[in-house]
Order: sequence, then structure tokens, then C-alpha cells
Amino acid sequence: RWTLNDFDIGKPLGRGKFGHVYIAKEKRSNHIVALKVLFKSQLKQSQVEHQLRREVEIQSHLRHPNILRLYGYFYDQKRVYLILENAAKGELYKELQRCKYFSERRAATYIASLARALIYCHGKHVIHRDIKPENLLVGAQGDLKIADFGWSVHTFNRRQTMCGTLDYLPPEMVESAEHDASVDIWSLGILCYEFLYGIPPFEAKEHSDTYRR
Ligand SMILES: Nc1ncnc2c1ncn2[C@@H]1O[C@H](COP(=O)(O)OP(=O)(O)O)[C@@H](O)[C@H]1O
Ligand SMILES: Nc1ccc(Oc2c(Cl)cccc2Cl)nc1
Repeated sequence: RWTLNDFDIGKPLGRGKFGHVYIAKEKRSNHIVALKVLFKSQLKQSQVEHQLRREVEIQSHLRHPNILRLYGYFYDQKRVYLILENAAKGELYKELQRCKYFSERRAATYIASLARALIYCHGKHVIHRDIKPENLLVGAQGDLKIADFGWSVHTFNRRQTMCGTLDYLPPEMVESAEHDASVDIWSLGILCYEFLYGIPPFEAKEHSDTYRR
């Protein structure tokens, strides 16, 4: 029921793997959103349509102050559009790069927000499975927003699919063993270390070295 005509499109907020993200204003409500534009051709080419459908299905049902809202989606001939909450202060990892590492107070505040968001997700049998600085955005009040549920699953149909970087994966996931919601708690611990030290604890050049560490 949404179409592109419902929005005034503003400046690009960033470039993702499958397209751009723009600031936009929904005309009737004057509500500012982030409009993520994905090219169907690239989704098909990378065979991520099922992942996108799962991301939309899961994220659209989650309502929590530290989880980025997904208000809806629509599509046209060539593109799929995701209507997302706008995270006014952008990516957390850019902030971490800028100040190298965070103070204990700041790290504790972020970890507490993420813990509350994960309690909420796990309460709904949703595992995120890809908690890392790149997937954390910052709202206008400096509040953390977990984004990118592309790797999340509803635990009634657990998946062994491997994810991106190994840095944040617990041993059971790296070994493609059975895994449950505790994988997110492992990643939270990795994040806590990285917030305080500026690098993840098991970082190494090769995957095999990260795995051994
Ligand atoms: N909801 C949002 N609010 C503000 N900026 C965003 C939002 N979503 C994405 N961005 C910006 O757009 C960039 C690319 O979007 P992203 O969803 O990360 O693409 P991908 O996941 O394909 O890499 C991000 O790095 C971020 O800078
Ligand atoms: N439920 C749902 C959510 C998102 C979604 O995106 C699309 C669309 Cl609209 C068209 C083609 C391919 C994909 Cl992946 N399709 C269904």
C-alpha cells in the first residue's frame, strides 16, 4: 500500500551492498524515515531474497527502543524499498573508530541497552546471530539501535547457515554445531571487550588463527 509517491526523498545516508539508503519524509505525516532501496536483480544474483523476507518479517514485528524499527516495505519493477526508522547519529562503529575505545561508563550504557534488546528478542524466540559494531546504529539521543536482522532466525527453525566475520561468532557456530540464543550473549561479550579496548579479543589475520584463539 506504500508507494514512492508517499515520500519526499532527501540526501543519501549511505551505500549498502544492494543499494542506497536515503533520508525521506512521508508526505502525509511529515514523519522522517530512512528509505533503503534494494535492487531486485542484485538480490536474485546473491540469492538473498529469502534472507530479506525473513529480515522484514522478523524486524517488522519487533517493538523495542533499542531495536531499529522497520515500518514496512514496498516494491516496483526493479527495486524493493524498506521503510526504516532513521538513526540520526549513524553508525556506532564510526564513533568507535573516531574515539579508539569507549569509557567504562559509555561501554556499560551501550551493553545494558543491548542486553535489554536481546532479552526482548530472545523472549520472542528471535536470535539476531550477527551482533557486531557495523550492525549498531545511534539515534538522535545517542541511544543504540540494533539493525540488520538479515541473519536473525526464529528459533523454531534453527539454521546452520554460516555468517560473515568470525570475530563475533561463538565456537559452536564456527563449528556449525547446534546453536541457540546464547550465541548473541557471546557476541555481547565480544562487543564489551571491543568497546573497552578498540579491537575484538580474538582478532587475527586468518580465520584459522581467530578460530584457534
Ligand atoms: N536506518 C538508518 N538510519 C540512518 N542511517 C542508515 C540507516 N540504515 C542504513 N544507514 C546508512 O546507510 C549505510 C548502508 O546501509 P546498510 O543497511 O548498512 O547496508 P548494508 O547492510 O547492505 O551494508 C549504513 O552504513 C549507514 O551509514
Ligand atoms: N514478505 C516479503 C518481504 C520482502 C520482500 O522483498 C522482495 C520483494 Cl517485495 C520482491 C522481490 C524480492 C523480494 Cl526479497 N518480499 C516479501
